[in-house]
Amino acid sequence: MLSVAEALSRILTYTLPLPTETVPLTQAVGRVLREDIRADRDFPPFDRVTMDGIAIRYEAFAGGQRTFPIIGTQFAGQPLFTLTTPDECLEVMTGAVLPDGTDTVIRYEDITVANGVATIAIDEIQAGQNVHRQATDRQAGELLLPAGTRLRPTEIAVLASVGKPTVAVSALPRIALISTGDELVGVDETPLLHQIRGSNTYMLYAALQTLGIEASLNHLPDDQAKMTAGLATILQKNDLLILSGGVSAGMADFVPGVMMDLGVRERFHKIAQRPGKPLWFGTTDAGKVVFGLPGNPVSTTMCLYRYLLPFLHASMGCQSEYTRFATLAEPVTFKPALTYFLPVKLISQPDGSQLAQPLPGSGSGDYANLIDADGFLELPAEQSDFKAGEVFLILTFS
Ligand SMILES: Nc1nc2c(c(=O)[nH]1)N[C@H]1C(S)=C(S)[C@@H](COP(=O)(O)OP(=O)(O)OC[C@H]3O[C@@H](n4cnc5c(N)ncnc54)[C@H](O)[C@@H]3O)O[C@H]1N2
Ligand code: MOO
Ligand SMILES: [Mg+2]
Repeated sequence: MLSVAEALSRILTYTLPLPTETVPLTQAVGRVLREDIRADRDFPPFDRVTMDGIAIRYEAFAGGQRTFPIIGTQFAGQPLFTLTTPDECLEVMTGAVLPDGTDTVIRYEDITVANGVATIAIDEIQAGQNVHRQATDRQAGELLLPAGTRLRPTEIAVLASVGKPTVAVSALPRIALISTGDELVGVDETPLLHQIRGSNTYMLYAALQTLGIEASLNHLPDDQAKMTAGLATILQKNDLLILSGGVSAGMADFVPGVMMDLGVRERFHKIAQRPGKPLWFGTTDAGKVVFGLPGNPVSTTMCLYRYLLPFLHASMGCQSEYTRFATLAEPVTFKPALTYFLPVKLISQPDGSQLAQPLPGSGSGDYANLIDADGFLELPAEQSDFKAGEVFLILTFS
């Protein structure tokens, strides 16, 4: 059976070729940049005052002068003033340009002002203090955000400051989420004894929203003909289909067969992992992609974080962020030759490490267990006894 790494690398050979589109900055969070962003000016663009107080020439202070007549005020947003006589000073406000002829700012807390004269009340000041010098952070023309950057609120601030009311990002794939199963009823319905409310597609929908994607929500019954007809239409209108359920060994697990009938070629079925073993993956000759996620909710969640999100990140042109580690808090034994994705709670330690407290729960149907969990610890297939203190990759829920 395919290993986790082999399965992912096979999936990543079928990434969606997404075009570039331009979106308003206010809608760009979560999206992936498709242009390089350079500094249009120095950061900061001028010597910026960082404290409210007075600006002087340090030379005068070094020469023993302590009282300075105030000849004016440099507010933030005012054009540059010039101090022509070094034995005088200007009041300056945080965010203002440092007046020409001055080089050092002293806080109001460290001076007294009487009759238009400032007296320095402290003995020590540093030349250049309380000034954020032009170009100390970044220089004009410097690359700030390379194409491929996923935009977080912090990057949105940078884009605003360099004058990008719109920004080129990866277009989003058209995605259909499809639950399957006759036991499922809607969120707004009251289930009978033998029924449950479907939850997987809502979980997936929420995960896609964090990438800016609005997927469609669909449901198909456990009926081969109806499933074939329904999926044929959905396949026409979408780039990516994400199904939940119907991929295992049951008499109503029609997904692999229906996909074959619709011309979707199986690229693999089943991975040596728990949960999520029956994951089905296929593509069409036209480049459409289908994930048949196992229906058990913990399996669906695990496959989302380990395969689906990396696939979407790669399609949009950015790196996945799966490089975090955590330390197993207690010994765990898992004999099968499968990668075990163990639900864990993360506990931050005073030394900065993260302890992963196992929360095995009652199997892949126990989605309530994930309420207490922060992610899955990935325990390798070739090992059976995992000791407390060993470090493993962690897939965190976000
Ligand atoms: N004989 C075997 N039986 C099973 C095997 C196997 O290898 N041999 N694999 C087991 C594993 S592992 C898993 S995982 C499940 C996968 O099942 P399916 O993908 O076929 O999914 P279903 O049978 O449709 O449903 C399984 C389970 O999940 C619930 N479900 C389905 N969809 C949703 C949804 N949208 N929201 C919430 N819950 C959902 C469904 O009610 C079932 O309880 O198969 C094992 N069996
Ligand atoms: O391996 Mo299945 O995904 O546990 O229930
Ligand atoms: Mg089944």
